[in-house]
Amino acid sequence: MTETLMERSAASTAAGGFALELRDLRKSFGKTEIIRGVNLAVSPGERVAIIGPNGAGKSTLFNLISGRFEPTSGDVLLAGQRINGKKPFEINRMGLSRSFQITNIFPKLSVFENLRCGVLWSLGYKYTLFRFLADLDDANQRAEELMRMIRLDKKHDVLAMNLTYAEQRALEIGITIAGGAGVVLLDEPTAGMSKSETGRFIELIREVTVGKTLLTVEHDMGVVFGLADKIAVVVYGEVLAFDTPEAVRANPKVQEAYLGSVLADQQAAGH
Ligand SMILES: Nc1ncnc2c1ncn2[C@@H]1O[C@H](COP(=O)(O)OP(=O)(O)OP(=O)(O)O)[C@@H](O)[C@H]1O
Repeated sequence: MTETLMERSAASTAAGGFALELRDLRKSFGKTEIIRGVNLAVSPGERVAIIGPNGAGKSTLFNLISGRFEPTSGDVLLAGQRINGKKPFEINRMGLSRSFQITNIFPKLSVFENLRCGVLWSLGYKYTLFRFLADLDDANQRAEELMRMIRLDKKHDVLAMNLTYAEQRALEIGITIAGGAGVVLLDEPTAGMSKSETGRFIELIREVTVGKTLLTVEHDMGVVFGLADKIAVVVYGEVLAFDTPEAVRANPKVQEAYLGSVLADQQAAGH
C-alpha cells in the first residue's frame, strides 16, 4: 500500500511539468457560458488561492477540475495527463483530492475510524477479507500519522459529531489528504471560523500540504495573503490575473474589478 501512495505522489509532481494545467477551459450551462476560456498552469508544490466576486465561476472551476462537471471544451491536465471526462473517484485515485464546504465526515465514527476510512477508500478498496487483513495494519498506521498531522491525536476515539467545528474541518482535511494525493483542492477551508481559529488553521494547512500542490477557493483575504504563493483572480469566468500576492495586490485591473472593494469591506469589518 505504501508503495501505491508514494507512486501517486511521484506521479503528481512529475519532474519538469505542471502539477495541474487548465487549457482554454470552457463551461456553459444552457446558452450561458460561465467559464470563458481559462488558462492556468500550477507548478508542483505551489499554493494557489482562487479569488473573485460571487458568481465569478470559482466553484464551477473546482467542479471542472475535480470531475464533477465535464468541460464544454478545453482540457484539464493532472501531471501532464488529460483528466477531463474521468469520474471524480478516478481523478482522486490519480492523485487529486478535494474537500467540500459541506463536511463529508461520518458523524458517528470516531476520528480514527474516519481517517482509516479515508485511507482505505482512496485505495479503491475492494472488500475482500484477504486484502482487507493485509492492508489493515498499513491503513491503521497511516490513520495514526494523519491524526497527529491534523493535531487530533488526543481525540482518537471521539466521535466526529462531538468535535468542535474547527476540529471537524481539520478532520475533513485529514480525510482529504488520506490517500496521499499530490494535488489538494480546498473549498473555503476556514469558512465559519473565528479569527484566532483561522490563524491556527492556516498554519495547519501549511504543515499538512508541505510538498503538495494546493488550490483553494477563498473569500477571506487574510487567509489568501497568509497562505498563497500565487493568486488567481477570476472575474466573470475569466482569469484576470495570476501572480504573486504582492503583484496581484498592486495590479490596477484587479483593484478596479475586485480587490479594492473587498479589501475596504474586510478592513471595515476588522478582518
Ligand atoms: N449547475 C449549474 N447550472 C446552471 N448554472 C450554474 C450551475 N452551477 C453554477 N451555475 C452558475 O454559474 C455561475 C458561477 O457560479 P459559481 O458557483 O461557480 O461561482 P462562484 O465564483 O463560486 O461564486 P461564490 O463565490 O458565490 O461561491 C453562477 O451564475 C451560477 O448561477
